Amino acid sequence: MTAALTITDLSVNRSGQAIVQDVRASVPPASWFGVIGANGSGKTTLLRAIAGRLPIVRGSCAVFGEEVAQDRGARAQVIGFAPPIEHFPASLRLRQLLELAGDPIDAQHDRNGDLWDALGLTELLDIPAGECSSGMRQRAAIALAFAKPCRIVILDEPFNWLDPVAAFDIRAVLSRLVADGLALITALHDLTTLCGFCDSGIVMAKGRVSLTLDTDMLRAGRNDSARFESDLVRALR
Ligand SMILES: Nc1ncnc2c1ncn2[C@@H]1O[C@H](COP(=O)(O)OP(=O)(O)OP(=O)(O)O)[C@@H](O)[C@H]1O
Repeated sequence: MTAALTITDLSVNRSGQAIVQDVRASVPPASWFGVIGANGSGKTTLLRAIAGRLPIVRGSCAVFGEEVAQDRGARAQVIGFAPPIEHFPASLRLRQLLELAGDPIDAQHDRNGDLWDALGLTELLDIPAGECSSGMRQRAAIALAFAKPCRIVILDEPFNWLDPVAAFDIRAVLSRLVADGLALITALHDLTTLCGFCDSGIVMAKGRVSLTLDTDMLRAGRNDSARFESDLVRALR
């Protein structure tokens, strides 16, 4: 089966400095891929580069077999991405942000009904972004990643700022979308989601992959979470 995403020896610079180096990973369709790592280890930089928001300086990036490492526009076109909530234009209502990012609002609602319900999005649509709480903006950011139909979606720490009920419901919907074929890539700081929901992943340290997590390791983590946590914390130090 062709992977949804394959990155090989991928490197990304910020301000001329090497921030992400030689990362390799492969994400099959219908799977949830977790990226975990210390603060400042390069997770956001890696995800933004894959999503076409930053250039890739070296290495390969193939989306369903098509090489797009040197085509940021192509990556941004085919990969859904949740924008950072601190960059939302304050005066725009969430409805306007969603329409700027993708399909007409009714089409988005029809396509993403379960997700919108879990996000409680309908009640938020007419609120200007500048008047939203962080959690409300985070809900909109997740919806923005699904504003157009994409078979690969990247969410950077999607459960930050969400209340426990919203996080529970949204995780369940995301898991169903993955079962239906979505390749979902998320940066995470929470090990419960990592071993409870992800099929594979990587641990990053100082811009590099320090550990590759396969399905067996994550399944074992579900059965013995204390041991998984101590092994992972060792890899993260
Ligand atoms: N615009 C920039 N110019 C230079 N360095 C940057 C820039 N943005 C980020 N960095 C540096 O890149 C490194 C990786 O940052 P990044 O945001 O990718 O980390 P992260 O793993 O997502 O961290 P966190 O868990 O805190 O969100 C950090 O050392 C950071 O200071």
